[in-house]
Amino acid sequence: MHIGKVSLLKKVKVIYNPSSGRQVIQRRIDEICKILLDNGYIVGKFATKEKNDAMQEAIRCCKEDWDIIVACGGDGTVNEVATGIIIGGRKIPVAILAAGTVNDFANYMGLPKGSKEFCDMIMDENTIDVDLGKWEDKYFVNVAAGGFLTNVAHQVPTESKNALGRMAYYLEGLKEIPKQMFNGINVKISSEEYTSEEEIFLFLVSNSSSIGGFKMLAPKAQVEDGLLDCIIIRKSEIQDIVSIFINILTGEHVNHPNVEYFKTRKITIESNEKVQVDIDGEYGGTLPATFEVVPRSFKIFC
Ligand SMILES: Nc1ncnc2c1ncn2[C@@H]1O[C@H](COP(=O)(O)OP(=O)(O)OP(=O)(O)O)[C@@H](O)[C@H]1O
Repeated sequence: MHIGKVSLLKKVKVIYNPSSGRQVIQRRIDEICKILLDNGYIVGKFATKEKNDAMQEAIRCCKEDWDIIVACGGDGTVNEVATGIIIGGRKIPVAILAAGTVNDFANYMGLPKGSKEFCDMIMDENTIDVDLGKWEDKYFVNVAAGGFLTNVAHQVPTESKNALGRMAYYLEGLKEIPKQMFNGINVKISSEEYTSEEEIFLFLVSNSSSIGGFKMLAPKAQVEDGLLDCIIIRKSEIQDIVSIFINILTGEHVNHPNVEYFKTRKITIESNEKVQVDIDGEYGGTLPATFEVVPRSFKIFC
């Protein structure tokens, strides 16, 4: 890991999604702002109201003289802040406070959640430059996915997430299993490392190893290797699918003959069918898609 130092950082903009996770973040944000103010930082707060607010605010931060952004929400909020910083064109370091329902990226990075530990992380000024994934003008910090159950994340209503947290995803997933269990997708996959035309069940193009709350889904993924980890699960008999899904818990699923696992800089996936693509838990569009890595383009505190 290459850890850098940032010096004389003083103006902090806290961008938070008040609807993310189970809406317990307001008090934590107040605590964090107080600690930062007590330590000489200038603090501004911005609450998002709807899609793209976090992105627009991050773009504004790049144009103004903000030194640090605190991104508080789930993977979707972190995604918007990262996208805004890329568009804004100034690599402002970001401190990620996980407050969403799943928070795959923050969990993978092992980022602190307690107010004091979180502020210590900012004041220690250790940062790391991580990769982002890109699809046309869209970016992802964690994962782009299509196929079996990948639509669940963007289908669960905010009210259910607030009431049930992660359980909302499990319930939606259970509802969808019988509908999707036998749906294969015919795709054409093109990359330097793997090319095929086949019927698949699911594809994942990932930056970190943690996807949908499963910590080992892309077991060899590293966020600073300049590569995206691809997992293709072919259409399989039910007993194979069960075996693959059981082994996801340990990362052994990638050794199953119906699973293809490789790293790449760029991959194109096409289909004649209408296949939705999920980007960091939000709806991103439909295939065809070319995903590529933008190495070390996002600076975060760690
Ligand atoms: N005030 C708001 N009320 C409702 N929805 C909002 C608000 N602000 C932002 N959003 C929506 O929430 C999305 C991001 O959600 P986020 O990922 O932060 O939380 P989550 O879905 O609870 O967490 P996770 O992605 O970890 O499951 C944004 O893309 C936007 O569409």
